[in-house]
Amino acid sequence: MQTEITTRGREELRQTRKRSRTLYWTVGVFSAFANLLMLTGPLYMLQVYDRVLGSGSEETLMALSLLVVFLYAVMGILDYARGRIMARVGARFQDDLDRRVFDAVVRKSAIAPDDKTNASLADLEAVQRTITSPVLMAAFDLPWTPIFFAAIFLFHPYLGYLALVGAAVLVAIAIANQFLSRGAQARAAVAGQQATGMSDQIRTEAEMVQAMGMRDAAFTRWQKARSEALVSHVRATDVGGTFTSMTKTLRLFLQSAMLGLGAYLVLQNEMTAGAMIAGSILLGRALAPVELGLGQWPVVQRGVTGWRNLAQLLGTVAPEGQRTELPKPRAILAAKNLIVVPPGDKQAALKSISFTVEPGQAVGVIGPSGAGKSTLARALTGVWRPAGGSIRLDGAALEHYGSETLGRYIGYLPQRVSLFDGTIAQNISRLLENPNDAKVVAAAKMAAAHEMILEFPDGYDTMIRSGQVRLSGGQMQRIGLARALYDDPVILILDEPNSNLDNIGSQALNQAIRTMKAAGGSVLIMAHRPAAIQECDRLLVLDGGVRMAFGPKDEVLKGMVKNHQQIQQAPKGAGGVA
Ligand SMILES: Nc1ncnc2c1ncn2[C@@H]1O[C@H](COP(=O)(O)OP(=O)(O)OP(=O)(O)O)[C@@H](O)[C@H]1O
Repeated sequence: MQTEITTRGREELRQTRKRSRTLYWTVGVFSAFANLLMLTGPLYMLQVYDRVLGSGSEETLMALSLLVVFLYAVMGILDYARGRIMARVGARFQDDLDRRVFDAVVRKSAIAPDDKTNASLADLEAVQRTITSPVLMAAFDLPWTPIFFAAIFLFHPYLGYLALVGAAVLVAIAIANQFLSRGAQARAAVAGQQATGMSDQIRTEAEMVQAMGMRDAAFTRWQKARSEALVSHVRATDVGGTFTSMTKTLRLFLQSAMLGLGAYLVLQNEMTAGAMIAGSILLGRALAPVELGLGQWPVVQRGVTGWRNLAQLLGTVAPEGQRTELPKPRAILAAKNLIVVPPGDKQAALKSISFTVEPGQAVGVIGPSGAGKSTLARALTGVWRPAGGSIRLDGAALEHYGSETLGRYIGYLPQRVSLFDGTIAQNISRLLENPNDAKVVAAAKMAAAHEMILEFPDGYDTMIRSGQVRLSGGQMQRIGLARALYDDPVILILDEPNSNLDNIGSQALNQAIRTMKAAGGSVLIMAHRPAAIQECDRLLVLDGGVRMAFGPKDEVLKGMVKNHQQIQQAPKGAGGVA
């Protein structure tokens, strides 16, 4: 199952990569010519030593030098061009996937947030950086290495053997590096992520940390994570550094060894001095991609991990297909035998719940803590998929609307309201860059937040979070309600809407519910407090994820009171339900 998911994700990444196929081919062709031109240096050496120095002809030296200047210029241009192309290939890869990965991150985090998903956008950047790094260019150069070796063999077989053995040792070092540093790199990355995650959490909860004297304890925990990250990082750098130094030393030694062996062969009259120098240069060229790969190994490893994580994310969160747009629904919401299992849980938090909400109705969902009220809100907004049963909005399953469209029809006020960086108007308009002013004001008025907003320094244009204003819990809740009411949703789902509201706020909320009902919409209110269900016509009582009652408010309340009285009056030891 897991491999199937990863294969699906890998395929999607490959398809995206394939969109730049022509550019990869272009880079391949440029690389071919650039590598051929790499022979310029050795050939020049060969000619200078064996022809110019032998004949003493200055004209030949001049002609050869001019030719070399031209060839190097062409090589430089080709190298520069392929670098530019690869930078664009990387940028295109990221650009093509930005939206898809962003959507997948949001959709997955809404269900079950985790560190790995959080890092997905960084993973995409890591892949992009690998594509644009010199190491990928080295991969284009690698196929030319055998040709350079063949040229060395042409100079003298002994030189060829020495070069081959040297290269084999270098490759063995590269492979050992791959195996030994992989674990250390991965541990360093995970530890680093954990330390950052912890510091983010401490920063977000700074008020509590400060108020409750938790700073020392928080520092101790954070420092533990941070030093773990530091130790892993140092270990990873040590391993990588050891291999890089070994490679560098070996390469330098090889070049001298080539010269030494070449000189010996010259002394034996088996080779010319030019071939000796040219052989040494050629070896350098042949081994350059290997050494570059080793030096850039952390970039490659991060890219490979990023690719793997992205494949898993994209495989897990399938793209949302194009849906036939349905007309604006009527406010009829029906749940039938609804079963919801929270992500990561084994037990259902809602067990076979059925109810219907009609236009013009407000339904209160009540029950003790952990009864499943918020779970129901998440299921009705389409955030959590039902494990069984169905939820239909005006006859169509929720997923038939597509999440963006569904969000327009269902206004949602979560239990914990949080607002984004931006103006109040942008927040009410659900983050639109250029909000529709009339709709923003209408929503704010309906949430009775208009006067309150006008009192802020810049009214609707007051920036939230940038320090211009600090909003109270009640103010946040009212702006959250205005956001839920923006653009005339047909259904309003309010999770503990009055937990932070004062009397005026509660009255405003009740007014908003009345207006919504009068306009033919419907409202669901998850609540603990009686004030919140004042405007409700019907009640759904949940306990332990089970529907205990559903019907007209008065009847349900009467039933509950009767039940309560029976429990009170039951003889002691009769085993009544608490
Ligand atoms: N994000 C989550 N991941 C896993 N399990 C969850 C999650 N949220 C809720 N649950 C589980 O679902 C069950 C119902 O929780 P839910 O939050 O729906 O109750 P509630 O009635 O809204 O409670 P409260 O009135 O305290 O807000 C609980 O047993 C809880 O453990």
